[in-house]
Amino acid sequence: MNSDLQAKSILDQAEILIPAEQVQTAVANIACKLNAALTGTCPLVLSVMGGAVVFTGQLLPQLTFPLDFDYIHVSRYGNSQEGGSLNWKVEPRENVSGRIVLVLDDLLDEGETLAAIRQRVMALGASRFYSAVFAVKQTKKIRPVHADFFGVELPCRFVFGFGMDIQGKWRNLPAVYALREK
Ligand SMILES: O=P(O)(O)OC[C@H]1O[C@H](OP(=O)(O)OP(=O)(O)O)[C@H](O)[C@@H]1O
Ligand code: HPA
Repeated sequence: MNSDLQAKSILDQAEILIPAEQVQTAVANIACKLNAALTGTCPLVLSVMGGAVVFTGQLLPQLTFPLDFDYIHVSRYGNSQEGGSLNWKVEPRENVSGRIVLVLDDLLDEGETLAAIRQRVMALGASRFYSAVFAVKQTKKIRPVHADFFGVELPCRFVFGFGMDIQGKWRNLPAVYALREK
């Protein structure tokens, strides 16, 4: 099967978890909380490529305070459904030094990615670290880090859509899906 048909078949067999309207409400809620918490701080906003691209694009126009923007790029899942070691493609730079930093990501799963980002950003001299993630997966495990702001909670299943990929595909979906449980 070619990859286009394969991706369509994955979507056909998936279950919708968060419809698009609910996604929009969740993003608006995060924006509201960030506007209350960060107005007057002129933060440096770092978007974590590639998953945060959709969340970032929809959140930023709803923030009402001045900010600087940059991105970092790190991945530990690739096309797999299991996390591995972190692959840094674009690391945080010296421009974080002395800054209040707000990191945006699509998903907090096991928390390894956000914990590593936090460690690097603080090691480069950021004065304060905030994180906002679109979704947090429910887990009984203790994570190495928490999200200061989040939009929705998701079951502990492999999810995709709204920036999150399945085998590299479907980041472009406006809603969040999961594979059906057998
Ligand atoms: O909490 P964790 O278990 O560390 O997982 C969360 C990370 O996994 C995803 O990135 P991924 O590694 O899939 O790369 P991608 O953004 O390119 O999809 C997601 O965007 C988070 O950055
Ligand atoms: O459930 C997930 N879906 C997509 N990407 C991910 N990265 C960590 N967990 C996930």
